[in-house]
Amino acid sequence: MDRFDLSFLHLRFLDIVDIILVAIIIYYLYNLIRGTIAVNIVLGLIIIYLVYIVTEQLHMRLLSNILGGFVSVGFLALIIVFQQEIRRFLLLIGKNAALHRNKIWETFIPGNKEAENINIPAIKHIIEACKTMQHSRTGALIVFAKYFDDQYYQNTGEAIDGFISKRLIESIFKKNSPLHDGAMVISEGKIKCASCILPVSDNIKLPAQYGLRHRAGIGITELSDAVAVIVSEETGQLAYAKQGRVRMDVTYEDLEKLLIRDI
Ligand SMILES: Nc1ncnc2c1ncn2[C@@H]1O[C@H](COP(=O)(O)OP(=O)(O)OP(=O)(O)O)[C@@H](O)[C@H]1O
Repeated sequence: MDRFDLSFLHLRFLDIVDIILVAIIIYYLYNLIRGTIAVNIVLGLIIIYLVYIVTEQLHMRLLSNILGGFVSVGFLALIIVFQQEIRRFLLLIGKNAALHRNKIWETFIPGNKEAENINIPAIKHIIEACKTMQHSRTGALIVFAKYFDDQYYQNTGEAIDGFISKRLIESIFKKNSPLHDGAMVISEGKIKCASCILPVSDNIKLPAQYGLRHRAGIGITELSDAVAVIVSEETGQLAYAKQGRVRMDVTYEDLEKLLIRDI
């Protein structure tokens, strides 16, 4: 039984909490980088670190000094290399901590139901516009952002700040409209801007047939808590992207439910 004596570990209750918290953080970080090129970077860093430890133990001074140089700036290098992932991680924490995301609290906030209802006529306009664009095979990329972030949107597009209407959406994406290229961003109940260039997803697991429109729609949902609706010019299919994942062939009924839930 001596073999199972773990008393030398001196584990306190707080140590167990500590380990669980670190495991949760690692799990969330892994979920954020899963399927992206960042996984290869992490593997590269782990390999460098392991080789460094081995060369240290074997007193291979030249190699261990070179690798030691990398390891000593490791933390700073990690922040620079993973700035997008760190940003996503912080957004995830902030998003989950935000009071308005907590469904239990929402039921106690007066006026919250009315806020939901304000969105419904806008959602109807969006769905009607998607129907027309789907039938006419007009490509479209509509992003719904909870927090309007200039860094991603306004800097690259045209500010509009207009009320959501079926005809406005259709005319923006009409093939010969000057604003049809790029994404339209809806936030705070308004069409904030159009023709925005979004960050394109570098997820290596995405099917090869996904072109730039789909990759841009997925990309913005990887980096922020926005959701995106994509109308394919090629197939007329509707797609819905959220948190870096995409759902293809979405029906109008599903789209309505998803938008009511997410925006
Ligand atoms: N970074 C970007 N941000 C926003 N929109 C983009 C971006 N890159 C490309 N687009 C839009 O995607 C269009 C090109 O779509 P592409 O054919 O490559 O995509 P797709 O995913 O195959 O979609 P489709 O099924 O509509 O062809 C461009 O005309 C432009 O409007």
